[in-house]
Amino acid sequence: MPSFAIPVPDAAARAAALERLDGLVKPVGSLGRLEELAAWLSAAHGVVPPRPLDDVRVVVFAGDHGVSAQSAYPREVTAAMVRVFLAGRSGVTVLAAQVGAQVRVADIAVDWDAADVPEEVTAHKIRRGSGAIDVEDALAPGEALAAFEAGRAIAASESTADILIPGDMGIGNTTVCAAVVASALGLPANEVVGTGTGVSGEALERKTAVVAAALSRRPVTDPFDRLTALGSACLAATAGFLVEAASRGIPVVLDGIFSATAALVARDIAPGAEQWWLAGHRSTEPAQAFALKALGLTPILDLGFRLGEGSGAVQAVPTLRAARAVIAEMGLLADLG
Ligand SMILES: O=C(O)c1ccc[n+]([C@@H]2O[C@H](COP(=O)([O-])O)[C@@H](O)[C@H]2O)c1
Ligand SMILES: Cc1cc2nc[nH]c2cc1C
Repeated sequence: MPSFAIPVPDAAARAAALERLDGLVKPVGSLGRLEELAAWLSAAHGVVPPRPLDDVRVVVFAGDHGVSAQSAYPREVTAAMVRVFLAGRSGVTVLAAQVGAQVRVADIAVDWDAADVPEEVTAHKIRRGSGAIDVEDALAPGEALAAFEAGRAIAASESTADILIPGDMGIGNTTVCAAVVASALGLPANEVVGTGTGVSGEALERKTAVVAAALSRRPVTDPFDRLTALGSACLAATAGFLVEAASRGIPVVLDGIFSATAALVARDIAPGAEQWWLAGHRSTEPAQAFALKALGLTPILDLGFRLGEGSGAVQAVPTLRAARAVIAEMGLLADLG
């Protein structure tokens, strides 16, 4: 397994930020979580106040999953949505435009003939779809590492960003995430499986049975083997993206179930990387809650989002900018006289 040197956020800058926050013209602690975020950003940037968060970039990792039948929507939506991202008409592109964030889509494993999309979209393609995890491995030997390296290369190419956001598009990916989180945390299928795009009743029971079958199919030995057995090329690429961002000290805002699951695996590959990640929002998926708890991350927003694509993380960006503005611009109690 590759090893990574993960830098440590600046404890002295954090302490200086906390001291400054206590001295601002407000009762101590009265801006609640915003104060904690201001201190987090100060530690990440190693300076008080932290730098402006002007350059925010979303990378949507798109791919198909062998368990797509467990979704409320057909598999073909994944490919169709790639065109919607490129046309700027997706949920995340519309929300990103509101906060001045850029959106890039990377076809890691979409099951289509992508002949007419720009080369930059497919430059990091690993395969078409991933295996059906209840009956076979998601990935062939070597593919988890190749996808992980693709995600690292993508983060490296976006490394001038002030904030990176991993987005996801993949019909069936909540089934894969449930299996990976259950495997990593030793949980039973029925505790981690959620409604995804909107399955209920017998369909939800079938989805739970698929996750249970995947978990009992074979043991896993390490995080890359977990990605191979139960994950997908997109999940491995997102994990690589998160590790590379952390190794460069670039703050990341995680989104919903997919990026939280990738983060759980990425933390196992590169312990300490989680210090560079914030949880943008709480999704409705139980596996996201389990993963964030295990990572020690508390969501910034709770708006009932379950779209994925990076949408919830993008929606948290104004809150982070507000945290920075408070510590940069508020007056000091000491100046009141
Ligand atoms: O991020 C979330 O919490 C989330 C919850 C439910 C669904 N999604 C999105 O919907 C797709 C996966 O849902 P499903 O039902 O097809 O497994 C995938 O494209 C995700 O981006 C995302
Ligand atoms: C239309 C649609 C858009 C999505 N975006 C992320 N997951 C999605 C699933 C569907 C079905």
